[in-house]
Amino acid sequence: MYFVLVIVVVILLLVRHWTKVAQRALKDIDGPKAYPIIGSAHLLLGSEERTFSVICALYRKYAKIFQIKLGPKIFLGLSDPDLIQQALHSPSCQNKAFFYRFLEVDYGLVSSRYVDWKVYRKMLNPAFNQRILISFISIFSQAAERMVKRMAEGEKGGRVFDVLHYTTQCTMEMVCASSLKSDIMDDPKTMGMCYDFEKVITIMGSRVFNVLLHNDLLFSLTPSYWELQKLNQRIFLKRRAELQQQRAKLEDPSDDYRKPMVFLDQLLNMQRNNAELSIEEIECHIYTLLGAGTETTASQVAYILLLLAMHPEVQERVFEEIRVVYETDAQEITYETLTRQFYLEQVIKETMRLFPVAPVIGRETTEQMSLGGYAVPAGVTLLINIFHVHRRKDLWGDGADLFNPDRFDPLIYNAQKQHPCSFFPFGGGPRNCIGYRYGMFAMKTIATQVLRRYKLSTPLTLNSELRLSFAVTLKLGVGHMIKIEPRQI
Ligand code: HEM
Repeated sequence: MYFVLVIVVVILLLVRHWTKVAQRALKDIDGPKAYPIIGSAHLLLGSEERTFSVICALYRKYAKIFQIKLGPKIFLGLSDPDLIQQALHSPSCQNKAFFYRFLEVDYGLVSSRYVDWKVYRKMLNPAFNQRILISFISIFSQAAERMVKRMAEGEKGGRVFDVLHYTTQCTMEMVCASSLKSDIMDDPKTMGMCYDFEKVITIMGSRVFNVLLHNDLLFSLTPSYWELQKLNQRIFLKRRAELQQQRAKLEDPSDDYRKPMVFLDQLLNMQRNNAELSIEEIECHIYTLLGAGTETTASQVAYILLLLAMHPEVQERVFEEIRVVYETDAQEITYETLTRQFYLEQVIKETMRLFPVAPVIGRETTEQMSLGGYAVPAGVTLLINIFHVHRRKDLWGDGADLFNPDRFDPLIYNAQKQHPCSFFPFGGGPRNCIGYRYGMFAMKTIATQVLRRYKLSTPLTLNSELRLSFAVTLKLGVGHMIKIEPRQI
């Protein structure tokens, strides 16, 4: 007991010493007043919506960089594109911020340490090559078609409903089908799993800005911890059994070489130092893809549909483009048709500018680095607010808060001339989103299938109190409420 106490005291003294050293190094960086022990944690108390608006207000107040102390942790908020670019590319801060650890998949690309990540990313990059992605488009199209049918059955009364409910199941099917090739079509249990994933992500998100919950011991005393354990058991153990079955099937000598190269098959074929990946590593990668690919794409496409419902004139232009590209109602969605939908792509980009579903990303310095003239010590968490940068008036003009897809008209917008960190919904630097092209194809396919069948409307406007908040992804308190009315090409 005495020994444990000594260790705890030593750790506390070391943390205190490090905090003092870091504070001295960062003393010239402005930020809100910090009190002993809690720092500025009191500012972030309250609802998730309040926390999100306080954080955004801090980014607005301090133009380039600010520091905020939450308990013993020091965060640097970056809102200047030059500083962000430097941070995203510097080898001194390629480790993810400590809160990614709450995602609890150590080997997965999203949260793994830089040294491990380099090996995995090199191995996984080919899994997202153009040829493989093109082969997934029929999976996307079928899942979107099923979603549209479910909407027809579920929304007969012409009521206003949250479209995220439908897009979540749809993207879960897409990512499951392209990751595992398991037969999940119209399986009611899939929906249960979607909700489980959503809950896991919400619990993880609630830890990020709650200083008390950063400590694993304190977190393990909360009901959320026990709920997380139960959910993990439900999702992970069940999936492990399925993966093992899948693996057994793949070892069948009668295996068909024409099977599409879903992620699981590819992982099973990968070698590192002439050895296969362990089943735990494979699980982590698959869960990472499910976690990183479903919720992001589902909620991004829900924002796209909501914004189209809010802007009938934009919706008509997207529909007109669909009529030109697809001659009949039944014409298949293919890589060729999707790449001809230029205006839809502008709409998607503009939605991702206004409502980037990964609004804040984080890195941790692993050694001292120079950032904007400041010597930032190791162990500092850098918080990059994509949401804020995407709405900066100096970058996007006075109408930065307005929805204007023409902004991305290739005649006006030249990505080469823009600052690379003025628009970066898929992150930036080496640890950018590996699934960005997958996500773009999936979103285009879903939006096309929905608009081919329905006219969308909504009682919401961009001026409504949308109650935005941050729980890993960008949440909309009022829901993505739309109404559908059947139509034909
Ligand atoms: C609209 C859809 C999507 C958005 C907005 C999005 C956004 C992002 C962002 C911002 C990051 C960087 C995170 C960071 O810097 O910490 C990221 C990373 C990642 N995303 Fe996506 N993503 C989307 C879809 C997908 C899909 C469909 C997949 C997989 C099927 C995927 C897999 C990943 C993975 C594995 C990483 C970690 C990459 C690494 O560190 O090497 N994402 N995503």
